Amino acid sequence: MIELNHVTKSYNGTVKAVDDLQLTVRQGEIFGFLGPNGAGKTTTIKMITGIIRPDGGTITINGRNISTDTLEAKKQFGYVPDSPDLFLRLKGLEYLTFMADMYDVPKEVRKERIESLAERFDMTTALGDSIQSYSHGMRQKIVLMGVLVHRPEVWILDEPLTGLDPKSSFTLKEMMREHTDSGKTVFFSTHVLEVAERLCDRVAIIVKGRIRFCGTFKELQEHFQANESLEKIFLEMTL
Ligand SMILES: Nc1ncnc2c1ncn2[C@@H]1O[C@H](COP(=O)(O)OP(=O)(O)OP(=O)(O)O)[C@@H](O)[C@H]1O
Repeated sequence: MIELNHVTKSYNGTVKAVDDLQLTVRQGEIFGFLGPNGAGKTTTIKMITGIIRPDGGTITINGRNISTDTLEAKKQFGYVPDSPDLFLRLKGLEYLTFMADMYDVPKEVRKERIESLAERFDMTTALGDSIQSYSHGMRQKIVLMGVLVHRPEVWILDEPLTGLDPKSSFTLKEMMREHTDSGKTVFFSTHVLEVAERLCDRVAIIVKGRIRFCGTFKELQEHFQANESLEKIFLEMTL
């Protein structure tokens, strides 16, 4: 569960990138975070994950405050950034072992976890190669696997499907559903409305730092004129 209470952030003390944000992402749901370019999605995600500090307000993950109980809060989630920095000289397997070490994944289970993730993401043979030689999509997959290897309760994913091939994208969506079916939480940002519509239990739409809508797609449709396409609703909302 992720809770944001009156969260505000401005850069250079001028324009508010995030303005008085109230948001609750519940256990057992896939929650989509939508909004046009520059709306404040990445800023919000960076505050949730403790990379930047809000100017005001509080953020908790499974009840742990990211500002005051940082280490415990960080143990609750796994985060995949939109453009991750990677240890390019490491081989895929070395990177996953490093991540497993960082998060105290017991030695008895990590081999099986790595093998199973590699199989699901078609990365088994690539694990022996250096990350430098990976394509963009493969780099995304290794970051994702590095996060999933420690089995975090809350997944926070910034544009996770961009760059993945159809099979990997399908696998990730399937894994998101399995994760929430077991009562855990998935929070992700996306520009792809169709994906959000098909995948998310609820969404929030952020525009110029403020939440314009939060709820199910059915509620979104009811909120606006019935039968309007999601794309049209989104464009009208974000103008
Ligand atoms: N480091 C920074 N310094 C100054 N302004 C910033 C910084 N990072 C973001 N901003 C500004 O804050 C606002 C929100 O940006 P943010 O990256 O959070 O949006 P976003 O919704 O993730 O956009 P996109 O969909 O394009 O990734 C924008 O006006 C952006 O220019």
